[in-house]
Amino acid sequence: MDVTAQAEAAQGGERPAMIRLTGVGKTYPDGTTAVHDLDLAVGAGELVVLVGPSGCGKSTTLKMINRLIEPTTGTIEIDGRDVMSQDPVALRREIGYVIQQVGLFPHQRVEANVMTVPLLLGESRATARERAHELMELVGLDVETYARRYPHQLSGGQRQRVGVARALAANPPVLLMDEPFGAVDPVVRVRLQDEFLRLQRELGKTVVMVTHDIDEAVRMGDRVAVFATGGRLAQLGTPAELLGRPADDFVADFVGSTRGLRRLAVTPIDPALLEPMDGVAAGDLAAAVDLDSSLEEALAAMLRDDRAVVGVRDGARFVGVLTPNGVHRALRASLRDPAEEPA
Ligand SMILES: Nc1ncnc2c1ncn2[C@@H]1O[C@H](COP(=O)(O)OP(=O)(O)OP(=O)(O)O)[C@@H](O)[C@H]1O
Repeated sequence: MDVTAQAEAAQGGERPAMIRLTGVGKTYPDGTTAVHDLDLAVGAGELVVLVGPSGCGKSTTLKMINRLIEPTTGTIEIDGRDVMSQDPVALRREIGYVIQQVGLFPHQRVEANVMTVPLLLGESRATARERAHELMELVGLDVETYARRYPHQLSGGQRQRVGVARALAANPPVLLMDEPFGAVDPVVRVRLQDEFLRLQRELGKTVVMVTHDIDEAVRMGDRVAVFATGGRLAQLGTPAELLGRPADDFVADFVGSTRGLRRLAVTPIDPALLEPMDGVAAGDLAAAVDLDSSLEEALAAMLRDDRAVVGVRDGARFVGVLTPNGVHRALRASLRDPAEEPA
């Protein structure tokens, strides 16, 4: 499979590439090839998730972007500039970095932890403090309650939030996140994922995130890169493409046998495929869902109300109905190549 062509096609020229890896490889001195001939372009404002089994080169890839690790082959550009030609310290100020163990300074209060980077950048203490408080609120940490606490006085989820706040403190255009939600229980994890997505809609950072959890990958990613052992990119695509059209047996196996179900969650309702309201009595409708809901939410509403039809609303107005058959058609249509559409 020609991954480069796939990457460029998926890029679609919609957004200029903010991060571009070309032919990037990393072989460690002991001969281990962690990453092999990787081409990957991440658009400005895009969130790309790197996912794959343990040891497939995800973290190595991330660390090559901010030069914590130097590639053995290929080039990495950020905003058109080769990272190898930049001062690593200056480069890392442009790139927020969030890691699983958070890496907070244990003897500094939350506020001081978040203020570190603005102070390094030469802000006054007052401005840095103000910025730290803004960021704490942004990630959902009450300043009154938490600013004066030390990291050990926080829950795992709260520590992760401080880590995200600190990474955002220099307002970097690029954010690298290595298993950012890995250290918390599944319920907190989903909440942090949702909150990060909300934040991302507001901030529009260019994000590369590493996880080994395919559910997290398809939930979070605009596109997902599946790595196979040996640092080989097995597939790069939208969550819907990955689940609906895995490139090979490895990817099919990795995304799991329930991928058919999971596609429902990543496929939006297609307004073009709704059926008209005519002839459907309001009493036959399951509770309506909004037009921007996923197929999963629509199907869940049908099953919950034990009806084979759900109303779809755009604001206060009903725009049509969806049936199980319509859900199936929408799933199929979501994978159709636009070039194959009848004129
Ligand atoms: N300093 C090193 N020297 C030799 N081999 C290394 C070194 N660092 C990592 N590796 C190897 O490179 C490969 C890729 O490691 P990497 O940490 O990038 O994987 P990963 O996909 O992030 O794994 P995980 O999900 O387990 O964190 C692994 O086989 C690992 O053992």
